[in-house]
Amino acid sequence: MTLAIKARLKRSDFELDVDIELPLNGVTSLFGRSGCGKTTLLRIMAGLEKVRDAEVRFGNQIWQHGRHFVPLHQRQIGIVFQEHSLLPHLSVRGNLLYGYKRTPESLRRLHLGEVTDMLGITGLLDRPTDRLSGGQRQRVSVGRALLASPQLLLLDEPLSALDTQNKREIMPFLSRLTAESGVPIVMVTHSPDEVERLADRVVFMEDGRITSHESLQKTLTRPDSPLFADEGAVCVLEGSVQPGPNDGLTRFGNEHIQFLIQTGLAPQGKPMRLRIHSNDVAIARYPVEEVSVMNQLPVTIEQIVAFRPGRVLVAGKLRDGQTLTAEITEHSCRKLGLENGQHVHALIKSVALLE
Ligand SMILES: Nc1ncnc2c1ncn2[C@@H]1O[C@H](COP(=O)(O)OP(=O)(O)OP(=O)(O)O)[C@@H](O)[C@H]1O
Repeated sequence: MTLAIKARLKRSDFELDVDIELPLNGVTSLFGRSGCGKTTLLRIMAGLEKVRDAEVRFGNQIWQHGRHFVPLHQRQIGIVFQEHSLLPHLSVRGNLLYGYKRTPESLRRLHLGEVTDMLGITGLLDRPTDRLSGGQRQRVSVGRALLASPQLLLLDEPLSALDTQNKREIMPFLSRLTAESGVPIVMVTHSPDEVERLADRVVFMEDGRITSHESLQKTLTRPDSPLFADEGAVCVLEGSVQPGPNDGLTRFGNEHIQFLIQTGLAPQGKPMRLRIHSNDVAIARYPVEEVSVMNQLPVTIEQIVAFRPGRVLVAGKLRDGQTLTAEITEHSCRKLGLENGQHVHALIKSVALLE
């Protein structure tokens, strides 16, 4: 199933020209600088922006083609904007059920109990919406959109109005959303952190054009990834917290790879992501003994590419097929004689669990 969009739009100081077909599973991020056209593209998907001669198809449904135009309320789309748009005179329950009641019974796929559980808002049902934190309000907004049983959920910078604490609170719920609800998500963001936590694929935009669209894993292995512009190269590994040793540590990973991380960061068993800054990873030709670094994993070098002046990015395949990248100096790379296909050991100085 795909979402295909072909559209050209001219404003006084802005031109949009896109032609893209996106697979629709998991989370797709639209990423780019302010003003590059992310919201405009999202609005075209929703039917909020009616662009002449645009074409929009969702699976085998034609939403726009020639004179044929399906309005938003018939597209079965849920939308959550930057600022919550809850109805102030209704309680949380009233807001959640607003779209649900208006959805024909035959189309209802998600119900109140499962959505409130999924978003951790069951205890808030009788609260008025002006007595919620920013993060709670956004969770209710997502819940309200989901309860209309959308076939697609569009999120327009849903976290950007939240402070760090509220962001941290809502992230784990968002990251479980597609897996638990089964609804594909397209999310506008200009935060690399949100992409790394939530996205399965990324659409990069620049000046009204799509410069590339690729899986998150692919973009994390190319040195010119726009995600690296501010914070440097990172890699993201999938796994879950496993039962582990005591002494303040827990295991993260799967049956093939294991990291030691601090205990108490996350519940066991839930799929999670681990973010590792590539300059926190060193490479050794042989296993290193008597070293303070806790995590040392064998990798097979897949690619060595120039990164910043004097530095290279070494991408290595872990035993489970995921890719770990190390940013090292060209000098070390030469000295160690690193080359593709070589089996080496990655020493990881620090990791962050993305909740
Ligand atoms: N209703 C409008 N009328 C005229 N110009 C608009 C309108 N909405 C947006 N624009 C302009 O169109 C361009 C693209 O805007 P858009 O909101 O799609 O960008 P964006 O990438 O979502 O930005 P941001 O990250 O700041 O939300 C910008 O130059 C903006 O100023």
